[in-house]
Amino acid sequence: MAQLIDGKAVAARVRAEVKSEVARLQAERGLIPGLAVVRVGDDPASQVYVAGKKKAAEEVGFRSWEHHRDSSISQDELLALVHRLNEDPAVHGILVQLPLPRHLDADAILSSVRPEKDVDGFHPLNAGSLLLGRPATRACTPLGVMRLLEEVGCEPAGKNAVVVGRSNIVGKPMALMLLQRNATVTLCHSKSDLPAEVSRADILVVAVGVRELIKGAWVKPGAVVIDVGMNRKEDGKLVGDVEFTAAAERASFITPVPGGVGPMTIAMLIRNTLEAAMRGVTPPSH
Ligand SMILES: NC(=O)C1=CN([C@@H]2O[C@H](COP(=O)(O)OP(=O)(O)OC[C@H]3O[C@@H](n4cnc5c(N)ncnc54)[C@H](OP(=O)(O)O)[C@@H]3O)[C@@H](O)[C@H]2O)C=CC1
Ligand SMILES: Nc1nc(=O)c2c([nH]1)NC[C@@H]1CN(c3ccc(C(=O)N[C@@H](CCC(=O)O)C(=O)O)cc3)C=[N+]21
Repeated sequence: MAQLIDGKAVAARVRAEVKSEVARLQAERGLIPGLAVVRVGDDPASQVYVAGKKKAAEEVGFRSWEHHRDSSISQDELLALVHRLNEDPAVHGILVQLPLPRHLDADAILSSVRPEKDVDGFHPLNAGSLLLGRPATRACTPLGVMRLLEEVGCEPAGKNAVVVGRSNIVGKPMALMLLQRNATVTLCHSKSDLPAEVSRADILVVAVGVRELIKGAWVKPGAVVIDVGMNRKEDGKLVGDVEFTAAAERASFITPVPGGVGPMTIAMLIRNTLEAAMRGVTPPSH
């Protein structure tokens, strides 16, 4: 029977570390980290996540702002908002909540955030730096997963790590971070033979968004299973992408949903914002 990985508890510890750093920064340098979150439209899930981010930011002593805009906002208006936040010295981190309405060009918006303020790690410069193995802001969800692996003493070097899902925000950066730590990485997607690939995984990270896609019977005995998926059932409860009960019978460690990766994503966002504030911001080039 697997041991549960308590992401909620680890996340609380990360936030507590940040909170004491914030107190020190304020006392020594008079500096208060600031996080600006941009939310467009009325997606109920986004509303919940953004509220969670704001609450965490305030709890650790950051300044935080939520800029909520109607879904009818134009590309130019949204770019102008990001530009204003780019220029605002009180703002050290900017997060544009995804998904954006279809009429907006999300790539162009994410690319318009100053890389130094891109606490999501989604700017091409930060994403590219991960690919090249250079220091840069890393995407929060995979960063949180790496921290959870560390917490349970799971050393990726030499292990078979299988990542299911190849999105730019989770799957791809996850595969790169595991590769950087010398795992042998397989990145799966909708054309992969999942039962065959999953059954070889010593470390399995699943980020698809299909309820209980990964069957417990596919899990290699002793594997560490990280479930990033978040799917809402008809009764309103959240479930992951992994058949939890059956997988827990074979895994050595497994994350629950909720209470696993989700809280870590927010904790890493908070840490990325602290780091952005500590680095400071170079003045605009014009
Ligand atoms: N806990 C957290 O902090 C976070 C949770 N999430 C959750 O993680 C999940 C994934 O999110 P995100 O990465 O944005 O997802 P995307 O929708 O962007 O990508 C989904 C990926 O899953 C693959 N996929 C879809 N169906 C299958 C299938 N049947 N078999 C194998 N692969 C499949 C797709 O493959 P292909 O490329 O071939 O189409 C794609 O690569 C969602 O449930 C989301 O809510 C996301 C971010 C943070
Ligand atoms: N620019 C941007 N950055 C993101 O980081 C980003 C985003 N857009 N869009 C959506 C996804 C999703 N995401 C989550 C954050 C917290 C939880 C979380 O805290 N989950 C709780 C449960 C919350 C609940 O009960 O609904 C848990 O798993 O325990 C989940 C998912 C960040 N995302």
